[in-house]
Amino acid sequence: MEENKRPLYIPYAGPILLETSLLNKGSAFSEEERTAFNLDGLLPHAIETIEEQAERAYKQFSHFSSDMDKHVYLRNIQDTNETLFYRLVNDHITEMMPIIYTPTVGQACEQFSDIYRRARGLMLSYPDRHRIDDILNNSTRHNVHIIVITDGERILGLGDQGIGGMGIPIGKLSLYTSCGGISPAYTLPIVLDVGTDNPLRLNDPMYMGWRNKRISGEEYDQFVDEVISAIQRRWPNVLLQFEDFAQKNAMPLLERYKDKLCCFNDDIQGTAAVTVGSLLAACQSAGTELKQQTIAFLGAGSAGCGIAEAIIAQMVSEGLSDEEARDRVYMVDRWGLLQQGMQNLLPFQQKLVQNQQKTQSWAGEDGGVSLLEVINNAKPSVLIGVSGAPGLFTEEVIRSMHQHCEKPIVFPLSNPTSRVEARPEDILRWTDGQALVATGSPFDPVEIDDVSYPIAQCNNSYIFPGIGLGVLACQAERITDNMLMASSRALAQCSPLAETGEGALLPPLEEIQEVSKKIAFAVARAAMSDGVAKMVKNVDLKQTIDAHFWHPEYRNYKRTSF
Ligand SMILES: O=C([O-])CC(=O)C(=O)O
Ligand SMILES: [Mg+2]
Repeated sequence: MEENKRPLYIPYAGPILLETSLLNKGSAFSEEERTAFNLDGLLPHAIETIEEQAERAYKQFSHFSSDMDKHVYLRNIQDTNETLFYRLVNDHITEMMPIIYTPTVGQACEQFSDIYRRARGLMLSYPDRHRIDDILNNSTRHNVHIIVITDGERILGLGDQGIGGMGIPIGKLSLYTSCGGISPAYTLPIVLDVGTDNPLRLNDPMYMGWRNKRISGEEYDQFVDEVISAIQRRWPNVLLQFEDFAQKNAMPLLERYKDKLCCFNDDIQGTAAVTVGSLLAACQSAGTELKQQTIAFLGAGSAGCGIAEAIIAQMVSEGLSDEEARDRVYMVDRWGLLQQGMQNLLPFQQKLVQNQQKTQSWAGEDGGVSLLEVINNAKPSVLIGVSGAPGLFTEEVIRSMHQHCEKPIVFPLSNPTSRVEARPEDILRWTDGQALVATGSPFDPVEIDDVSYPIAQCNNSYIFPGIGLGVLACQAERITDNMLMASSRALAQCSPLAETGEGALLPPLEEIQEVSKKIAFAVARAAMSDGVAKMVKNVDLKQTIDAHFWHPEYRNYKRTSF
């Protein structure tokens, strides 16, 4: 806060200052500033406060009826006046998060070229591969601490969106700022434009990306390598978040870079951390432990397997052996239950197969074991959906689960809303209100017989802003498994249901900044005990986190001498 009160010395004036989104204050420039920065006559007479500006902006926002129009409107404010944008979003976080983030951001990626207005972030296209250093040098942000990078190949559950994938890094970084207090000046979204295999994009005359099939194999690996080396040269201490890469690349990229730089994959590790945190809260509220649960997954991709491994690690920390923990986790994908001897499993899937001796009598006529057969035989107490395929938690699946388990925990996590495995109201109806439901996209509370059931949004947005804040506060050089586990436990401690026995499984979004600070604290402590933090031990960590937390308030400007 103190930081915010000091004047800022800036070298721009006139229209350029009004066009610089990080510095623009619009009608809030004071009389002295208008004179000092040659703004007289460029702005309406009235000098407004940020509250007055936010009131007008909210009225304009409210006049739009479609979520896409609202998204375009907010993005425009973000591109012209970032301070006002974050003030507005922070004041209306529950209403606006679904507009700047999931689910609307999915549509914004699909329609990226139709709604395009202004440049934001960096677009690194394959034909420019020999000029990556120059391009990074063109960034309008110089002091970058957090980058979210995607190649647009697996955008939420919507598949390949090519350059349109840029909507995701922009949206994620908006949450780093509004939920995690990271100054927008420190953030940079990057899209790797390596072509697209989506015919809808390739054949769209409006498409703004490199109109080419995706590159792959060695060409792709080499390109990513060149980009990451250039990022390391330009910003050696940056936190790099991999986002929405296709399965074939997500895990290999993480494996390749996790010990070389400060990075994580949000879809694998962020989703895992929020899911484990939510499960810990659910167990705590029921007076049990995670190690007592039996868990079935629909979706055995890198996200599902990432969550499964984090659950296993937690069960082991609660006292199970690795083998006992793995025995309790059932991974089902489109070919059925992952079992020993199955062909074509990826390395991370092989570690999660079930023993065939146990499961051979469960098999259906085709020899495979379906989700329903897993439900009826393994009798799971937890069901997690990360399949990207809507509707697969059928009435029969949920009712069968409920037959074996009085209070099932059901998390249909696929995003956006159109991809959800089952709608919360259906799950609650099929289980007579007994299920504990959390989803990846936001859902309104479900009303059944005058009882209101809040639906927690088990989305990585509860985790990554706090991780970023913690990493910056303690100057972490790596992201370790202990840091991720610490984030899950810190989140569970913020659960109203776990702490009080009633209310929602996860805290309301209005409290997300406080939640992020608690997560940041736990993450930084874990980084320090793992020896990956540069911060010296006797510095007050809470104070450092508070000092790093950026608030959307205008600062006083003074002119530098040129
Ligand atoms: O962005 C979200 O809402 C969650 C996420 O990372 C994904 O689905 O890829
Ligand atoms: Mg993602």
